[in-house]
Amino acid sequence: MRILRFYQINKVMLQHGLDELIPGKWLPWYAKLGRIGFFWLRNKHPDKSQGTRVRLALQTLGPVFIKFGQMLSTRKDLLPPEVATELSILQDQVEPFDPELAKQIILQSLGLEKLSDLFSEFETKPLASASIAQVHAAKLKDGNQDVVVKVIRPNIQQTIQSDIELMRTAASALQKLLPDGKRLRPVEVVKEYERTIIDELDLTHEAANGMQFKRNFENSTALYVPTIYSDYSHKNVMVMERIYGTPISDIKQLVARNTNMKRLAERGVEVFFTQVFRDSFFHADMHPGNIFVSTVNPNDPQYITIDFGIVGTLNSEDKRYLAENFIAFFNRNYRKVAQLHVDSGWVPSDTDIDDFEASIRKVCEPIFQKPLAEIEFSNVLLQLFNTARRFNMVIQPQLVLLQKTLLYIEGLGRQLYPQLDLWKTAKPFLENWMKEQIGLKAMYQKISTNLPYWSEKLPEIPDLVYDTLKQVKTLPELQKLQFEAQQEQLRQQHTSTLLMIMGTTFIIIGAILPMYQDNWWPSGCFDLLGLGCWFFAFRKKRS
Ligand SMILES: Nc1ncnc2c1ncn2[C@@H]1O[C@H](COP(=O)(O)OP(=O)(O)OP(=O)(O)O)[C@@H](O)[C@H]1O
Repeated sequence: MRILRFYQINKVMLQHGLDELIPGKWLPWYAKLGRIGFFWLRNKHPDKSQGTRVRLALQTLGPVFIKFGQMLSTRKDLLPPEVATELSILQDQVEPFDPELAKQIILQSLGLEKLSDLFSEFETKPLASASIAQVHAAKLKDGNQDVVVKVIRPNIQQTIQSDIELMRTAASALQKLLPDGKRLRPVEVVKEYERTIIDELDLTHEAANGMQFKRNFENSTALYVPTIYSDYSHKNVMVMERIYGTPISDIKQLVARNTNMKRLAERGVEVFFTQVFRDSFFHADMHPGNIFVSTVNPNDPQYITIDFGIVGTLNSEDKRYLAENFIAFFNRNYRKVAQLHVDSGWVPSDTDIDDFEASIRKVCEPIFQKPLAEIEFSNVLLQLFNTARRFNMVIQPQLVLLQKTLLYIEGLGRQLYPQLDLWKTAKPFLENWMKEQIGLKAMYQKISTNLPYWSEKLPEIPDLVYDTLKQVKTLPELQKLQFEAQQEQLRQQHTSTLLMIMGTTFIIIGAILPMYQDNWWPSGCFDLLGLGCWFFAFRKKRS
């Protein structure tokens, strides 16, 4: 089976001329010979660009590869821009699977006898068919609420596992074959993909994330999160409120509805920074297929988001350093940026700060030659990460997720409102947040958060103080005892070494004596003495 799949993958890649992407001089003789061996598999799309051929090949190979392409499209640090842009076209136009199968999965997962036990209506024709799941519209019997039912593709787990296995083999071959293999880190990329996709296969994760977002944005005018019906959620099935918004990519429709595009673009940035800095919990799969705009109030537009399979979290130190980094960065204080990287432990503590600062300046100064409104925030972050990587920055998965999300948000914002000044929108937010983290207000907040903990520990303090004082009183005595024990140990070791030397000398004498005289007993005595010394030496050593 695996051989067959391997052949199929090879066939699709060769028929899309992907082998031509690797310069001939990099390929060893056996790879070239193998290519000639498959002479009947010719590039069928010689007229198409590299990027288009990669996209078409991934599309032909199915959901697992489509999702991989979507992920790769955000890795502009690894791919040529043309290929990355082409891959970002990969949306969720995937062949639907048999709706009867979907119904069976729903019945089985939710323990129903028939669909009408839960739904008053169920649309057999899928509403959408994505890489991992298929979505059916329905109406709940109880309350008549419009919902969608998301069903994981059957057998996708096995397909993913075996395809990833093949991807891993191909990645490690590429890493060895390509001269640039180390920098491209294909093995690491596949690993990252595996982690993300495996998480997405369990809809209970998504349901829990969705509910957390709903709580975080309860009553928000900026973002609406549909209700998840946790009672009807399972590993393979999830039921959620159906939303009716305008897809964010449908700019014509948004304009026709007189949507305030400037407000919409700025809101996107605000929502993102709120998720990152206020909640430490951000939606990390912000591709346009997952974002909609409510049709209710076009002048004060509200976002609607779905698909909570991938989320990112940041701890308070990461947030603090990130905010300080952004601020230092836009003040062009590269020294501070370098220092922050060291302080946060993102780069090793022995990093040459002068050298690091100079490298950051070299990549970032050209970016700042542009007017502030034209600077790509995500590009700034990307350049920073790439520079830091050369200084052995340990890859921080949460920061990579953040950078990718920012890339989406920024791209989207600029599409909606090309004059969007991301920094102007984000700066007050970051500065406010920083103010809240330091100063009197922050101190008061920290104290009030920790107060219950401290009050719980307070009664233990007198005992702790008493015990500590008691220990301090007996400390000199203890130290004296320790010192004496160490001295005794040293003495024992010296005696043991001396006895070993004496024992060895006696045995040598015992061995030499028979050469000069006929009596055996003097040499026997020396041997015995020697063995005795060794015996006592070992005993001393072990005591
Ligand atoms: N609550 C909803 N209301 C209306 N339509 C929805 C809803 N949830 C999902 N859809 C439709 O189904 C499509 C696929 O859903 P979703 O993005 O959750 O699936 P997925 O398999 O996780 O996709 P992806 O490949 O983006 O990870 C969406 O693009 C949207 O068109």
